[in-house]
Amino acid sequence: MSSGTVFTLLASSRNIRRQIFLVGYGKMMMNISLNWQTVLVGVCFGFLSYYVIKRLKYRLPPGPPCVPIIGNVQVYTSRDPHRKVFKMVDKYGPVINVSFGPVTWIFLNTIEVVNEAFVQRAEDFAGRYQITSGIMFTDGGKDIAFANYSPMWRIHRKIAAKALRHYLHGSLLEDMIQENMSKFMDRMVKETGPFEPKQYISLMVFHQLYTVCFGERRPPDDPEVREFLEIYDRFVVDFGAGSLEDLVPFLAHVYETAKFKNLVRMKEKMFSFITQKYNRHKESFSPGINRDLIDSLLIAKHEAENDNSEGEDTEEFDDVYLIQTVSDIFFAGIDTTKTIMDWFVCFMSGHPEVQAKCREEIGNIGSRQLTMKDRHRLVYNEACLYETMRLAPAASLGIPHCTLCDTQVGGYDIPKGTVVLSNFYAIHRDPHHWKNPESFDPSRFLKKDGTLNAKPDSYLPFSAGRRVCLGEPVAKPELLLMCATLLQRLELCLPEGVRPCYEGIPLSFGMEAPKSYKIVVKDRQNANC
Ligand code: HEM
Repeated sequence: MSSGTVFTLLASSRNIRRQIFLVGYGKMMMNISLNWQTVLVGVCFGFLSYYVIKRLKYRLPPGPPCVPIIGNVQVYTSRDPHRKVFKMVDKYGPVINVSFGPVTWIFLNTIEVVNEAFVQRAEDFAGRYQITSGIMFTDGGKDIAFANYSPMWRIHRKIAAKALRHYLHGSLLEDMIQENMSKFMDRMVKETGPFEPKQYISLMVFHQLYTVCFGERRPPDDPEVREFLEIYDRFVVDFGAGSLEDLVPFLAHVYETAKFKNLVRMKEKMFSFITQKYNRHKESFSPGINRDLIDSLLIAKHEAENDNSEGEDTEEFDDVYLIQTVSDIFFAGIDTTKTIMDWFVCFMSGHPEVQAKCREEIGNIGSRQLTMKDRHRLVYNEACLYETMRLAPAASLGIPHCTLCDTQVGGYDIPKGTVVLSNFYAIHRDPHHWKNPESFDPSRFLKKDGTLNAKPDSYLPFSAGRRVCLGEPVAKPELLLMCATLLQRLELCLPEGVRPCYEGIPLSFGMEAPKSYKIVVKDRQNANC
């Protein structure tokens, strides 16, 4: 209530006692409103002092001008911050400071500064920025991707890496790829006109990871898989958009927004599903038999417990950690793999001459099922995959890191607790390292002797250092086999008269898929089409 309202009330009142009451009440209200104003001014002053002291104490990287507290709204509310920041590199250099509200975010835009931070000063930059919805989703940081750097995280990551190695050993993955892809390619060849390949790719990848994790092979329309996929898709969109609780963390303890409550409900549904599968595996587990990734995890955990030569404390490592790993693999694997496949099909249908070269290479192997052992004979196919990941990194900004101590990069100070992102979109287009960076040219990944140049200078689709993608050793051969298996059977063409388009649409923070496009396919297995 404002003081004006109180005076109006006073003037119209005939009752003196009531007047006295109102004066008292008005004063009290004025005091309250004054207190709120004081608090507000105090908070603003606090932030400003913090802002000024930080500027004076540290030599922070440059960045676009911003309003204190509010920050660079045009960057953090945009759906393509990787592009926006890339455009700033000429003006501000490779290390750019962008304010997300009152929080400082540092973008690293060249391979040189990313290597300095993530590899040379690996431990300083190995933390993760903690947000409320992330903490909720990971049962308080019991996963790998969002957990902060800690001894428990190290054990967790080591066991998961071992499990992936167990999984890659043998022919589990290649058999499953062939079986799974055939189901969906059989459907694609039945399309009589131009169609969007997105839906098929999405189902293909989801079923693939479903089988990787749970060992179950399900028909394409299986209702259980569909239900899980629907919840997953809704969760990814809502989680990616962020919630108020992430901006104002204490809110989650006082009052939960409807959006956050819904996120919690979806998380519980997904986790009760994964937990059920996990428990069934545990009941039927036998260390000598490896049916899928859950078995691989159980084997790796047993080994870690039996052979604890480094004296690590594995006692607190309970089932929740392993269930969280399964969830990590699902979440980290699906959208990245799906997006890369989508771009691969988009580039291949727009470049028939490149596609023909891939098919020629596959043809030299024959029409039998492709296996991991064929990798060295699929060099041109792999170069196409690498070029796809260069132009369209599945996670252009990776997952935000957080500094664990005061440190430096590119000659600037980076205070403890700063959010740091590597901009792979910028690194993969750096004109100092890439000629005609915007053109699709797989030959840039081939050496003079025709072998694959797997580690070019400015190329990091899986990041580097302590938090490098855990799935890289699986994702690369898996994607190669998936893409080559697709081209072995299908010729991917644009509908007649349609020109290629390689424009992206932002999905979530730093992620882009190709704009909606249609293709027609020719079945090479039954070459009568
Ligand atoms: C084309 C496919 C993929 C790409 C391009 C990709 C890329 C990335 C990137 C850029 C990061 C962030 C690294 C950082 O914070 O510096 C990451 C993290 C991660 N990825 Fe992948 N990824 C892919 C597939 C996969 C798959 C299939 C799995 C699971 C088997 C996986 C599991 C993870 C995990 C667990 C992390 C978190 C690592 C940590 O924080 O220690 N990724 N990935």
